Amino acid sequence: MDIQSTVKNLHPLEVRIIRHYKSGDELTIEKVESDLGFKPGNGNQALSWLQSKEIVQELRREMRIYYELTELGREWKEKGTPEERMIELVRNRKEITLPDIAQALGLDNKDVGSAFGTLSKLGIFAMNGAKRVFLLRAAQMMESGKPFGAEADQLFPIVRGLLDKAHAAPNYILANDDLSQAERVAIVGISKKRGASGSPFRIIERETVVFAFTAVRDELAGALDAAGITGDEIGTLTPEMLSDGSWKGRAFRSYNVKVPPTRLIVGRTNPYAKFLEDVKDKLVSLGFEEFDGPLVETEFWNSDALFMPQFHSARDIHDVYHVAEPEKAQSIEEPWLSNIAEAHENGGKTGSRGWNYTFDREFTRRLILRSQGTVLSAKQLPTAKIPGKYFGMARCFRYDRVDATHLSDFYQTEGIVLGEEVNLRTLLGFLEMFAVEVAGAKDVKYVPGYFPFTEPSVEVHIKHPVLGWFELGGSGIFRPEVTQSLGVSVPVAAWGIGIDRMALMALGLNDLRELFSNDIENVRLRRADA
Ligand SMILES: N[C@@H](Cc1ccccc1)C(=O)O
Repeated sequence: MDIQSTVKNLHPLEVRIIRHYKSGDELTIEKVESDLGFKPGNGNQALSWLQSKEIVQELRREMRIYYELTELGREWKEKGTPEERMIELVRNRKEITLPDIAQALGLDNKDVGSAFGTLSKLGIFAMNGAKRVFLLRAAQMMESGKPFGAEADQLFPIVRGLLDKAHAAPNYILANDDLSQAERVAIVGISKKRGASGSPFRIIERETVVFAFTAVRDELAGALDAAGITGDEIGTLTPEMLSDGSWKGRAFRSYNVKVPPTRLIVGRTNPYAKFLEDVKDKLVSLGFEEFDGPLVETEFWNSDALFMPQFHSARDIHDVYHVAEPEKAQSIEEPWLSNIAEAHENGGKTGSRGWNYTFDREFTRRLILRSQGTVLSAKQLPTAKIPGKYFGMARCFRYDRVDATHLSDFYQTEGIVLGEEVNLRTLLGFLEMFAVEVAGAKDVKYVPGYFPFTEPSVEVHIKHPVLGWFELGGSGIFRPEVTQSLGVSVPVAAWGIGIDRMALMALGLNDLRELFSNDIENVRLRRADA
C-alpha cells in the first residue's frame, strides 16, 4: 500500500477511527458510532470504506441482542406509561372506577386492569366498596413529590429511564451491552407480562461484524500524525461558517480530484418508446397525417378489403387470432361491402376479373385481432385527401413462433401516399428513408415480393451485424381492386414496415424480446437518442 497517497485520500470519518483506536482493538458499527459520536449510518460507511482499503478486516460475526422501542414504547415515552398516567389521573380525581380510567386515558381495559394490579400490589392504589380506585398514602406521596413506594421506586424509574434512553438512541435501538443487568431484567419482565406484541420494547437478534485493524494501522496513524491530519478538518465550507467565522483557525480537507463521481441515474424515456416517438416526429415533419384504429377489426377490413381471397391459402400467411365473444360485427358499411364483394367475385367496376368465387358475407363480419397495419390504410381510403400522406403505428397480432426476429404481437409503421404523380419511384424513396435514415442500415436490398393487394410489390431487406439479412417490411402500389372499390382513382403507394425490427437495428440489439425487457440495468444502457 502506498501510505502517503492513502493518507491523503482518507475520509475524516476513517481518520478518526484510525486515530482513536489501537491495533488489536475490536471494532463494531455500534461501538464506533457511540465512542466517536458518529451519526447513525456513518459507522457502517466508514468501516466498509476501511475494509475495502484493507485497513480493517472482518474478525468474526456474532449474534447480538438489541432492544428496539416499539410504537407503543414511543407513545409511553411521550404520554407516560399506563401506571404513570393512572397515578396522575387518580391523584386529580381522588376516586374513579376502572372503566372511567380507561375511558379518560384512552387505554384499553386490559392495560388498566393490569396496571391497577401492579399498583395495588405495590400499595399505591386501593379500591373502595363502590369499586372506585383511590390513592393509598396519598398525603405521603404528595409530600415527597414521588408517587412511588420503596419497591416502585426501583422498577418505574428503570422503565422511564429505558424509554428515555431508547428514544435518544439511533433508530430507537439499544444494544444489550449498553444496559445494566436491572434494565435487561425489566425489559424481559415487561415483554413477558404484556406479550411480545403489547410490549414497549421489541427484542431483536442481529448479526454484528467484529472488525480489527490490519497490519498497516500503526504506519498509517504515524503518517497521519506527521501530516497533521486529525479528522476534524472541514470538508464542506458552508455559508453559515463564512458568516459566523467558525472556519477560522480550522484546517481544511484536501481535494481528491481523482475520485470517480457518483453515478447519477436520471429519469428518461424508455429508449424504444423514444424511438417510436422519433419515427412519428420524422413522418409528421414530412407532412404525414397520423391515423389510428382499434385492435379488434373485422375480416372485411383486415383482409377482404385488401383483396385477399377469403378461402385461399394465401390468407394463411396471416395466422389471425379470433375473438370468441362477440364472434362477429353487426354489419359492414355500404357501399364498401358490395364493392369489395363484387371485386372478389368478378372484379366489379375495377377492371379486374376478380377471384371468381362467391363472397361470404357472414365470414367477412368475423372479429379478429388485426394482423396488419394495412387495415388502417384500407379504412382511410374512402375519406383520404388527394393528394395525401398518412401513417400509423399499429400494434398487430399474429399467431407466430417467438424468436429473435418474430413476436406474436409487434408494431408496424404503416403508410400510404396518394396522388396523380405517385409511382414506384415515390415508394422506393420512402423505403430508403426507413431503411437508411431511421433504421440506420448500411446494406439494403429491394426485392420483388407478392401481396394480394399490391402490384408491383417490393420487399425491403436490411443486413443486421449479428442476425444477418432480414425483411424489414413489405410495400407496393395498391391494386385497383382495392382503390377503386374504396372510392380512390389515383395511384396509392403503401408500405408496412416492422418498426420493432427497425428499432433492433437502430438501438443495436440482437433480439426483439430485448425491446420489451424489464431488466432496468439493461434498459439504462441503451442509447435513447439513437
Ligand atoms: N401488410 C403487409 C406489408 C405491406 C403493407 C403495404 C403494402 C404492401 C405490403 C405485411 O404485413 O406483410
